[in-house]
Amino acid sequence: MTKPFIRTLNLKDYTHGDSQSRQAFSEEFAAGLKDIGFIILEGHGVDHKLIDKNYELWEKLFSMDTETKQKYEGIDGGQRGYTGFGKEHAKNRTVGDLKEFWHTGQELPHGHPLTSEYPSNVWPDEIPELRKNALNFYRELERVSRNMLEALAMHFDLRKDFFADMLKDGNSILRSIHYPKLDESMDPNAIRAAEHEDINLITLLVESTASGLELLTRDGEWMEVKAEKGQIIVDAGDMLSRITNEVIPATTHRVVNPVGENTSRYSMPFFVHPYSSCLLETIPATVTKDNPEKYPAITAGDFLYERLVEIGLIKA
Ligand SMILES: O=C(O)CCC(=O)C(=O)O
Ligand SMILES: [Fe+2]
Repeated sequence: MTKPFIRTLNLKDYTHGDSQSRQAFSEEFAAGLKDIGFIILEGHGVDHKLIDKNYELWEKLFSMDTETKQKYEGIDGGQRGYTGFGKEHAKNRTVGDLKEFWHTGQELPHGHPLTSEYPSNVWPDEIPELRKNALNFYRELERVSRNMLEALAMHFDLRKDFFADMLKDGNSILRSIHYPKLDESMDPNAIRAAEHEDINLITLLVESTASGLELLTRDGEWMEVKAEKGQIIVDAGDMLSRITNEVIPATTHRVVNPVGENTSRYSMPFFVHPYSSCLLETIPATVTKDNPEKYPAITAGDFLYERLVEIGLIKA
């Protein structure tokens, strides 16, 4: 058997290519998600200055003292604003991850009919520049996600906007994470991010500031996922797995503690979620005699709620 590998794809092949190169991009993307669960994306057009600026500002935020950060904690079960160190744990684990993070969600224009559906974003008074930069980054990642999901629709012979329509005014989340340096006060059984699958459709991860991300291959082996500057890592979550009847499985991954130099780590996963009332229904073409329908339909909002309880962010 050939050793599994992580494909590197160029989004321009889809956005600027002829129909042959668009089809090839779509097939390679789907094959990457099926074979190993992750692909690396180049040519996405997200300005590196915007990524650097976001890292600079989020680092500044996490360097504020705990008391200041706690002013922004506990908002809608951690769906917005700050979540303190050790609060989130992977499904089926009790020990918390060695991380603190901040959630930025969808920001709809004033008076939009869905404004009451989503909790409002929380912005720190101490860093006024953050709002504009985080929201610009969020919009750019939404744009890239839409392109990726269009390409995936092509693979399943669905209309172009089948998945992309789910993102319109969707509930995507930008999670800015700080994994502090390890120290003696930390639980020796805890790791930066214990093994888990993402809840959402797909996740986009611009390159982090240090290594540590690993995926679990279909053969049950841990494999490092490395991205160079300017690359975006893309993986599939449980919602995509559910509507594709597990033809595209959600891939287990984790972030391990540093072994060499004890450095802190920052990362910014963008979790692509549909709007809350969107019905997650199995795509008929993914149901076959050998792969009978596995899940009943559920709304994205109900599914998310179940999973937030499981990972400790919402108390049922
Ligand atoms: O920090 C990372 O590189 C990945 C984090 C992650 O997998 C998550 O927050 O779901
Ligand atoms: Fe994850």
